Amino acid sequence: MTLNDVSVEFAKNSGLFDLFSEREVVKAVDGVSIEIPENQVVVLVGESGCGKTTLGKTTIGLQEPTAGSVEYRGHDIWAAKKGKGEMPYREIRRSLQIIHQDPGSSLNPNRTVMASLMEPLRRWYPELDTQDKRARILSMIERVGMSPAQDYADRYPHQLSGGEKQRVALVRALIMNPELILADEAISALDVSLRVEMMNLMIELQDLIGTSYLMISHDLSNARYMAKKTGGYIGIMYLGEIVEFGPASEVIEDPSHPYTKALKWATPELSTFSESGERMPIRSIDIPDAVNPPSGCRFHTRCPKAREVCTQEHPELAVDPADDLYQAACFRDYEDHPYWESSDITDGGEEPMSKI
Ligand SMILES: Nc1ncnc2c1ncn2[C@@H]1O[C@H](COP(=O)(O)OP(=O)(O)OP(=O)(O)O)[C@@H](O)[C@H]1O
Repeated sequence: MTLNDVSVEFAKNSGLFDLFSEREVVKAVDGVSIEIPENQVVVLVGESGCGKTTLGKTTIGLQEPTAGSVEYRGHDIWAAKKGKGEMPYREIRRSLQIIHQDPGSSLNPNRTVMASLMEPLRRWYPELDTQDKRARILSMIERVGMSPAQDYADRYPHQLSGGEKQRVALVRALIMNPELILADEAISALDVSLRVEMMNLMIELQDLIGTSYLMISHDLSNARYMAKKTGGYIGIMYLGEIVEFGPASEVIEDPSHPYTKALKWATPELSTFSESGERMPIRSIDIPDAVNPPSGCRFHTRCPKAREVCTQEHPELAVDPADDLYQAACFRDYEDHPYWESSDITDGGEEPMSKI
């Protein structure tokens, strides 16, 4: 999957005032270009409202970009959806699947697990006979550790635990033989002890099916687990942009962007900051309004390293895995940049931790 300079805007509903004023626009995603290689894992991380879900939905064709293009194997998926491409949209749709945060939402409460899983197979693989479909479903149920499979297949959703429902949601996505699965906070609702189990299962089945995952998480330690174990990538999002992208070893062990450092600091399992006398690597905990994002670098209002130039110029992300290049969208990643001559705007840098 390839995203070329993708932006998604939403008109913000401000009620009665809409009649009298111009509608405000939220740029939920702003100029994102990424590549999700085949059989690979990319995890998007960022604070609430930074655009992770919008970017995820845009990647799998559930949200139309307002600018830029999304390509599946070189085919523009929106051209295909509108019947203008060479590849039938049906094939693209089947190849791009989703697992929601709430597994219950993809299961009909009045149908057994088997009936719920039969439905998509009937729709997308009509050539398979009923016996083949049943066999395929039962073998996948077994594979996700729900045994005896027939017993689970005959159950209704209310007879399953949260973890089991999420496994069924994973089976539902995997039986389609997809190229990419969007896992949007798919493990957040599970008990901590079950999260690692679910991630391990996803990884194991990835090898079996040969699918890619675009995983969305607000938790940097889960992102690290998934990306490190699979040799995948982490993308850090801030106010609609990806500000850092690379393998877990680059992004988590040795972050470049001040925002990634702040996220790491805020993640207890990863934080290497000591309690005493340390200053927190962020100037403000308030997220700016997405309707009127700050000029220049969007993080400059919170960045402890911000200088005058950051308020005026917009830093670009530079990524080229083929060249092992992962430059964050931060002027500090460039040795030779006017940033280094620019004046400090932070009044001495970070806030003391005691002020949080
Ligand atoms: N359908 C919509 N209509 C209007 N605004 C929207 C719509 N969907 C998302 N937004 C806005 O776009 C921005 C990004 O939202 P999005 O849900 O993609 O963020 P997120 O990072 O996934 O957040 P969270 O982690 O809370 O789910 C937010 O400001 C949100 O209010």
